[in-house]
Amino acid sequence: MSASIIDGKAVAASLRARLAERVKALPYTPGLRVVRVGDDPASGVYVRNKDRAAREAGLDSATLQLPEDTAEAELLALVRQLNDDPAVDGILVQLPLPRQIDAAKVLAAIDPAKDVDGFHALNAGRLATGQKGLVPCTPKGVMHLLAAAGTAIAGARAVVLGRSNIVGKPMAALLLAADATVTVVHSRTRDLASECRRAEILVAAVGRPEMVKGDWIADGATVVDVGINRLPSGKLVGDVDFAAASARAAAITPVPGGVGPMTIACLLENTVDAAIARRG
Ligand SMILES: Nc1nc(=O)c2c([nH]1)NC[C@@H]1CN(c3ccc(C(=O)N[C@@H](CCC(=O)O)C(=O)O)cc3)C=[N+]21
Repeated sequence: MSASIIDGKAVAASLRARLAERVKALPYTPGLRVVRVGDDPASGVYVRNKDRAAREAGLDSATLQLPEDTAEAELLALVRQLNDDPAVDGILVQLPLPRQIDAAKVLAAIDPAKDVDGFHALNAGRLATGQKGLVPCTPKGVMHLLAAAGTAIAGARAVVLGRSNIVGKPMAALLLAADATVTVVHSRTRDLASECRRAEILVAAVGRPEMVKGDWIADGATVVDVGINRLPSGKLVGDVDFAAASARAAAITPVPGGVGPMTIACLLENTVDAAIARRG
């Protein structure tokens, strides 16, 4: 079998176009503020792509850049100021943060109604308990991609590789809410390969270049690769050996051009949803 490629760039573009229409119909302009402390390279491309996409969708978007040596108290004060600003609907603090700052404390300080990353414990708890709330952008984007690929989720065996708070855990919660049979596997799992081979839907989110080999993939599986890893050569690769996996999977996302663009489109979607929830 040769897999069909799930075009995240195209799915993201159509989601952004739908969002632009929703924004046009609003009597106000939803506001997004991204706070970046220092210049972690993982955040660079993301911040640039996101600002452009947000403006194209008609949002008022800006990145607030703080120096690497910013004190925790200063960042907390900025978050409170954004919480209190009625023109701001969405707040995103870029991770990772420098080590003098306790990220958990910063995430807890963000108004849950403006938490467009969905990382606040209140939104995580809502997702875990099936209540409405803001959902983390990357797993939300993966659900859009599965829908676009026509992958049946209810009753399917889904395996999530990775257990981070930002991807693995919310991914598992969303798949479970969509009635998949969900297994979460991780670095301490015995025989990762055979666990993955059971998956009809495999979501890889470990951040290790090409860790998932071709023979970890079941014939006919849908493979979603969340990893965005830059090799020393400068080449971007996912967590999955794409060429080998493509020979077995029915459908697979590429890197780049897969999940990454969806993360950005879902950030915009969360911002519009947050604005409408706050302002009507
Ligand atoms: N609070 C917070 N929320 C985040 O969502 C967050 C973060 N911090 N810190 C950094 C990571 C990284 N991230 C990316 C999102 C999209 C692409 C993306 O669009 N990638 C494109 C292009 C990549 C390229 O050309 O370099 C692609 O995969 O096709 C990349 C990286 C979000 N992050």
